[in-house]
Amino acid sequence: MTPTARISAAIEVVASILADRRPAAEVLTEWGRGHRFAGSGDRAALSSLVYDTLRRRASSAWLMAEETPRALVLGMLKLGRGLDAQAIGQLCDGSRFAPAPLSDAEAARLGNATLEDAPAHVRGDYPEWLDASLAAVFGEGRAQEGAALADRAPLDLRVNTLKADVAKAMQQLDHLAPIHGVWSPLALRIAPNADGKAPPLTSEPAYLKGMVEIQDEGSQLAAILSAPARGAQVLDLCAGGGGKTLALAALMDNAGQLYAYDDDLRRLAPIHERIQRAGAHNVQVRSPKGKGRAGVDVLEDLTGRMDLVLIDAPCTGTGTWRRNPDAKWRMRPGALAERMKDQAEILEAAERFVKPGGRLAYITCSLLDEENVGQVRAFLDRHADFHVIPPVDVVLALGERGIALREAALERPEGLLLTPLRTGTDGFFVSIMVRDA
Ligand SMILES: C[S@@+](CC[C@H](N)C(=O)[O-])C[C@H]1O[C@@H](n2cnc3c(N)ncnc32)[C@H](O)[C@@H]1O
Repeated sequence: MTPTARISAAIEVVASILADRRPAAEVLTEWGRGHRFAGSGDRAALSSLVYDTLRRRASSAWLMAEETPRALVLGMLKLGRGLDAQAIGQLCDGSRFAPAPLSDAEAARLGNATLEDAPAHVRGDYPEWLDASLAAVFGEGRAQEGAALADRAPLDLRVNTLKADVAKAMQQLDHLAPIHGVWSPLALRIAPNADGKAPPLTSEPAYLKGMVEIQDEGSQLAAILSAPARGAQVLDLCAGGGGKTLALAALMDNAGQLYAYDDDLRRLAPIHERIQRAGAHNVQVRSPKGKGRAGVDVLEDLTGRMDLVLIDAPCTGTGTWRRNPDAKWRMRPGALAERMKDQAEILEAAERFVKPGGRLAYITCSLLDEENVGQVRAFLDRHADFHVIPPVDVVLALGERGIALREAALERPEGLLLTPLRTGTDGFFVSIMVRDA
């Protein structure tokens, strides 16, 4: 496919995503099936055009003064790809398979329009209904935070110290030119290619041997800041596919006991194979029986015994919009309300496991106070025997780098918020509470 044909295809795919409110991945797969002649390079280029358009949907619409699929793609070519009106005009030459030539109005917008007077939700490319919530957290900085969330994300790896050290993992992956993470001593970072695509890491021998895991540096930091001690009793209550579980097991150096639970059996399923690959021997998976919370209490014997309970709470995922650019436009206020209810319930369910003097780590990949400091405050109001460990002490788990992390992150009395703009990671909130001894 020519570059111009790819742009026509991107306009067609964006139209289908917006008209039918369908996930981008689904529409792109369907397009691939219907266009067998398109090679993998074409499909990668198309998917990056489409995702980049979704990243900058609001700002592109503002720039072009209309929200048609064509306007969104053209606006993105300027805002996301840095092409000028002339270069975009050359791509829209009206030839076979190319988009129609630019109208005078389009050429004028591409030449002269700016985002200077645009409201924050447009400059930050996020849904307008979230503006008040983001203003409460970031104030005037919300547009800049949103813009950083609209950028592409790198591929982050965590070196699994149960199988390798950083130097060895680096050496095994040197053909992918990994660089060290900024904060986590175990993080390696691989830049995406020009199409924003990461290399097929899961086929790499280093991955197959369990030497590295795919995990955003922010998620790695959340595990480190939870500071699971070697030999401790730890419950990972929302373990999902086991991203945090595996990081905790390695931090505990395979000593002590780590219990992994999730009330969704399907989400938990991949954890078994991942534990094997990682060589983690201190993990006991507790699968829900019956219907999750309402079924058999498979955690009963852990009551009052845990040194650390980690809640990686279900949340809106606003901190992961870089990886999920269409999710931000599909998110609805009802989803936020639902997640807040889940979070309060999980916090209530978790406290019974924390032994006197034990800790409760509350983590989300959300940026919103409603899901973060709001939940922590409400929990502390309900449970006078818990208090927050101040972030200044929490970051000690990271050694010297902790001081810089605290400066970079958004610090609240209840916890630390990492964001793409501040820490170059996905957005993560980490709060550590302790139960009176
Ligand atoms: C953010 S995800 C966890 C991701 C995982 N910890 C990781 O690092 O890969 C949140 C998880 O919470 C689970 N969950 C939701 N409600 C729950 C509940 N009441 N009890 C336990 N797990 C729950 C969901 O099934 C989901 O897997």
